[in-house]
Amino acid sequence: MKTNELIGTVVKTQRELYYVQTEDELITSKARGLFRKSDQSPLVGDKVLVTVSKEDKGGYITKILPRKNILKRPKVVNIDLAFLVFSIKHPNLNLYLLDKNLIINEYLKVETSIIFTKTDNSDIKEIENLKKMYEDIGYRVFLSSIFDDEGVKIIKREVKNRIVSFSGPSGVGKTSLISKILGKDLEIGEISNKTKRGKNTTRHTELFVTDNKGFILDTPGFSSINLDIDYDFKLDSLFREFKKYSGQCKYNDCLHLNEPDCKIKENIKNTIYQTRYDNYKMFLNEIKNNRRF
Ligand SMILES: Nc1nc2c(ncn2[C@@H]2O[C@H](COP(=O)(O)OP(=O)(O)OP(=O)(O)O)[C@@H](O)[C@H]2O)c(=O)[nH]1
Ligand SMILES: [Zn+2]
Repeated sequence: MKTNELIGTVVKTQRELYYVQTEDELITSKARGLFRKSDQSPLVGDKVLVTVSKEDKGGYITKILPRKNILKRPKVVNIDLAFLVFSIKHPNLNLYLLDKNLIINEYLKVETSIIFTKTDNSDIKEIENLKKMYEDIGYRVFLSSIFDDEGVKIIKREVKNRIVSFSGPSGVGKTSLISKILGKDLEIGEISNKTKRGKNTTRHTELFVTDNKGFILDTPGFSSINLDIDYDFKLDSLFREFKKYSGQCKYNDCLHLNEPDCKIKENIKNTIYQTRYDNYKMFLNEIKNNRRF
């Protein structure tokens, strides 16, 4: 039997089957016995070596290449860029959720950018202020609207040759934007991974392949998210704009709450935005309350 070894990306898993996208084709593959233990089995996003039988076109995954990162919900690996997608109106912008997701991705060391959607129905001044705010903090910010092909094109460039996730609250326009990037309407069947919370349907995680060799992960909209960060972890290190004051407060272990001579508090409204500081305090409280004894 003639075989051929190729490298590819797992775009979908279904029971014992793995769909591997190689340079030229999608190969339906099985995994060798050595991956049988579930923590070692291939996951969506995995870069794998696949041996293809010339006869039946089926593949066998023989090796999983080292992973760059592992995300829990949905369980995917090797995310090169995470887009946090938020609208300003319909639904209204929730900076608490945006900041929380930014902080979690800093913790997981996942490169993250922001997309503000539905720019057609929002005040331009408000959009510009928000864009400036997050750019000042150190994030790249993209704007999009289903009526703005140029915005979609710029976002599509970011997807090229990378695995990119789109996540954000329900209804902000993730699927609409992804459809634009893919140049096709995503049918309900194709977005079965977007199972609404609380429903009992199986959730499929799937990467969509773009024509510029990128992979897109559409994720179910969220309304809340748990801050799974150790109590001992220095939360302030996850706030990019706080970092430049690192070690400058009077006390080394300053939590930037009521301590005297705190550089963070001194710089609120100067280089530290009030909403970011307020969210910092909320997150600090949440981490304390999550503490396991
Ligand atoms: N005005 C305006 N409406 C939009 C835009 N993008 C999406 N919408 C509308 O917003 C609604 C939600 O869009 P979806 O693309 O389904 O949003 P989603 O983020 O995928 O939502 P979930 O699947 O619940 O996570 C739909 O009615 C869209 O037509 C936009 O750029 N401008
Ligand atoms: Zn301080």
